[in-house]
Amino acid sequence: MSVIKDDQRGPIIQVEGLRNQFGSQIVHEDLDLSVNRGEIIGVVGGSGTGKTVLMRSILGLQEFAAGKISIFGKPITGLAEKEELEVRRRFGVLFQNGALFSTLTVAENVQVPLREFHSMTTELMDEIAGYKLGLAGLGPEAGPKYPSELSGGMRKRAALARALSLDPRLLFLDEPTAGLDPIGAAAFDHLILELRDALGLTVFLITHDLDTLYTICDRVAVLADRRVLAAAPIKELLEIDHPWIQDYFRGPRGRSAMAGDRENRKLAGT
Ligand SMILES: Nc1ncnc2c1ncn2[C@@H]1O[C@H](COP(=O)(O)OP(=O)(O)OP(=O)(O)O)[C@@H](O)[C@H]1O
Repeated sequence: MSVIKDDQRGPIIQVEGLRNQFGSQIVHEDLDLSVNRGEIIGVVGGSGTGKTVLMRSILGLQEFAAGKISIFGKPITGLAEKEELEVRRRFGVLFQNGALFSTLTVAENVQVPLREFHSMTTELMDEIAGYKLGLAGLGPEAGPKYPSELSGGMRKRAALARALSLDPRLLFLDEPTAGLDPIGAAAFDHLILELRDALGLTVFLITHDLDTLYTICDRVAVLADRRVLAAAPIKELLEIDHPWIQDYFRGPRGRSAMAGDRENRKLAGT
């Protein structure tokens, strides 16, 4: 029987009083964040504000100096091994550079988490890999290819297929549209939205892409001054009188994204 109950109410991720420090550099101080079940939450902030460190802390990859992080209502520190494995297999993670294994085919990459957590026949694994690649918008011809044989956009999709391999409830995406052209980025955004709706995912999404924030995020968490300054729909963030928020969302790129101009940039090919 599962030790993690997924039908409970309340936030799916709860971060309270988080402190992260490297030597004398304090990255997070008293940082709080709640992520609600089924939402797509965007995480933004200037370079070096600790977006990736926050994600790594939630994933249990980064030991933190103080605070408490709970996922599915369970604190992530001090879990018994069985519980920790069960929490981990409910995450799907797409790291910033995709992080596919270059010596494995795309299908084998998708099968890596399956091999880690399950024992199943090769036929079944091939079937699952094909299905997950399909979910990520790749055809069966992608399976036998090596990552180096794919375009940047296809590599992102392959990495997404791998992140989906264990049927996660919670998907973490670090800069998923970085390096994609505007058409590829818009298509990827659309895919995330579709998958959230079809699979009932909760999505934690680090991005600098204002179009993504406007198009698919239910709320946006702003990291500044070592904490989450606010986590709210963009319309509410626009009311906050903080220089970074005002510059970011009301600057030229913010205004363009607000007007839905990605379509125009797509047409112009920029
Ligand atoms: N393992 C580490 N050792 C020392 N310092 C680190 C380590 N990991 C992160 N940092 C520092 O913590 C700060 C936050 O890093 P992080 O990668 O989370 O920033 P970010 O907000 O994701 O930035 P970007 O938008 O540029 O990707 C940076 O100053 C970084 O140098």
